[in-house]
Amino acid sequence: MPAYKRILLKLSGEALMGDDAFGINRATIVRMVQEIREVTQTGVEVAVVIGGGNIFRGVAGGSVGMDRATADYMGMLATVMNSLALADTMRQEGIVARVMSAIGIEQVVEPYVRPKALQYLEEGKVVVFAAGTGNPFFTTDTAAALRGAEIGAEIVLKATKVDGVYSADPKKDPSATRYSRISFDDAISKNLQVLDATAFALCRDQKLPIRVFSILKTGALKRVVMGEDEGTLVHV
Ligand SMILES: Nc1ncnc2c1ncn2[C@@H]1O[C@H](COP(=O)(O)OP(=O)(O)OP(=O)(O)O)[C@@H](O)[C@H]1O
Ligand SMILES: O=c1ccn([C@@H]2O[C@H](COP(=O)(O)O)[C@@H](O)[C@H]2O)c(=O)[nH]1
Repeated sequence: MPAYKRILLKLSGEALMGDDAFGINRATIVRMVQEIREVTQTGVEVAVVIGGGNIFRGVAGGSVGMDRATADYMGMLATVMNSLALADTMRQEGIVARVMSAIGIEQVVEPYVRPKALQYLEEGKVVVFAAGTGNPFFTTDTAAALRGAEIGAEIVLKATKVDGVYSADPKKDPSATRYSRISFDDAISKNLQVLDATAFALCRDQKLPIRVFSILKTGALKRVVMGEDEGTLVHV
């Protein structure tokens, strides 16, 4: 029996690159979608937010002199591209998906309308929320927290390149140790950068737990959905 009825899955944009230098690696996106399909087959309602780090990050644009808000809009458009690729791969793998954008771009995808998103979820469709929150100076982690709260998800699952929350960035500090559980207050006070502070604070205030786990580990998503102890649980 799955542990949840409805989940918000935050997929790493960067992980989509696979072993490539940027962009979308075909084998990687197919593997991710197949893992999502296994979860939908358990009857869990799945909404997805995907990042844009494989294509563009606003902070990177801002750091080379671009207007930060303009750079952030480019980042949000990058997430639209990833969302389209994800939904198309879902179609090929037999999943019915709908992309909803926080930025008006109606010739390409439909706009985000909360009741419509809820209807799709109830119908068993996977909903992919594109363009983050629609606002610059935010991230797709915050979009995941926001949409997760809006749709009444029971948990936000952050599928990323590391297998949990560590005492420091494990990519920079090999002596960092992994928590199996950590409270929001501790994660925020220790300034752990695995998610941005806005996302942590929003989930804490809405009492919406987050589980951080590795998208690179085969079967991890299904294990998390089945309530197994995978990665790190961030709790109130
Ligand atoms: N304390 C920490 N514990 C775990 N990971 C950390 C920590 N501090 C920093 N990180 C880094 O955070 C990264 C995950 O967050 P990040 O938002 O950069 O990526 P993502 O969400 O996977 O990608 P994208 O933004 O493209 O969706 C990890 O790859 C890890 O290197
Ligand atoms: O609500 C949002 C979400 C994202 N952005 C911009 O997009 C990029 C890519 O998102 P990641 O979460 O970093 O993968 C982000 O760096 C921002 O520039 C945004 O402005 N608002």
